[in-house]
Amino acid sequence: MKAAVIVFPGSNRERDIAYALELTSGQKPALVWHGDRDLPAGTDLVVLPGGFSYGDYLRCGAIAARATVMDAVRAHAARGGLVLGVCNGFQILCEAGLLPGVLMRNAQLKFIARNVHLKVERSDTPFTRRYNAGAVIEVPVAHGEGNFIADAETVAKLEGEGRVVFRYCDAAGQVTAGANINGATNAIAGIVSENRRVLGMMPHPENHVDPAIGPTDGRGLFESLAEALQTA
Ligand SMILES: NC(=O)CC[C@H](N)C(=O)O
Repeated sequence: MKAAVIVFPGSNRERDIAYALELTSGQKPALVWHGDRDLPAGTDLVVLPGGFSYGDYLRCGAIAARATVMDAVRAHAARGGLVLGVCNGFQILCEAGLLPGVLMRNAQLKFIARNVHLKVERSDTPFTRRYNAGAVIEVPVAHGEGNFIADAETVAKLEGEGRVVFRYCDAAGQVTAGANINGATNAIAGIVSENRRVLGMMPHPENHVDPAIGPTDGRGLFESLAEALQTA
């Protein structure tokens, strides 16, 4: 695996993601600055980490989506390269048009930082092949703008094409209104692009990977990627 983690001014999860990638693939990712024009040669996975890029001004991810490096990220995606966006990274992918929809302020207008349960809806993606479809995992969220919204036609297309990969649920895997922590449409927590090579998700799997620190439910995502890129 040759991963590149993009760092914007205000990113704060790049080291967590780099740690998770190295722990599961044995290979250290490159950290790439937002002003760079090119990705390191041979990059097969681009990761947009969480944080507060450009201070969350305008709307989370809106300025980062226009950063210099994003032309190279778009070109990588257009070639069918893998792209993972977590939290602020998901927001950036939507603002950049690499994923549909937008992340609006949480329904209760409050920042939410806590563990949540997610239902893994699809295991037929390079990001989730190590999970069983229907599995319930526990990972943290930490966001103020995680409320996924898209027009009805786009939501129907996402659902119809099986592109909703993660949904907020309760501990038993039930998708209830109470479990939908931020009011997202259809409790959507993560989606993939049409070719299933670009994944955006609000929760942070990178923070639940190391048994020395705590739970490891997020590990499957990084192991899936390592396997998809044939290094695990
Ligand atoms: N942890 C994050 O990436 C937070 C994303 C963004 N700053 C928000 O509050 O929604």
